[in-house]
Amino acid sequence: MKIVIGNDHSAVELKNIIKAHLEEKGYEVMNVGTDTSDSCDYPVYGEKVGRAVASGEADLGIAICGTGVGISLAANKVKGIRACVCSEPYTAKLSRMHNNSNVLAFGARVVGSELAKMIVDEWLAAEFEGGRHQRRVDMIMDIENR
Ligand SMILES: O=C[C@H](O)[C@H](O)[C@H](O)COP(=O)(O)O
Repeated sequence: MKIVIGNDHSAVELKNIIKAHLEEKGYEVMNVGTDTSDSCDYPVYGEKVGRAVASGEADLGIAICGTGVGISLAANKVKGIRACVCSEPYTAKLSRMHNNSNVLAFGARVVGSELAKMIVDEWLAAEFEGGRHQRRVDMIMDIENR
């Protein structure tokens, strides 16, 4: 499975920790984030993550900024993207099981690296349940066509 990861200047260190964590687990990781602490603009990286997932170049995406909010808002502007900010593992897991999230976002200024790893692990281990949740996800995606 290929995972795209993107970040702004606030999250370079956490991005590298998560990237190494994923590679240790055997995932292929595509880095589209900044690699310097020079101030930059998170919409650029949220869009890059979103486009990589929406095009199928990556299976899933991870987006990290200071809070996870700005970069997730940008990713969600790409058609087909369901990005969610998760600061703990339960929400991350349910965002896959019920909402079929395809981009996980969190904040480097909010969560520590060990919690971030747990969030990522729970998210990746969870599977979409379909059924009544499929109907609701379809309703969300229909909004993009109106
Ligand atoms: O939602 C936005 C993110 O948290 C950004 O990482 C944050 O706004 C960047 O702030 P600053 O430019 O003060 O580092």
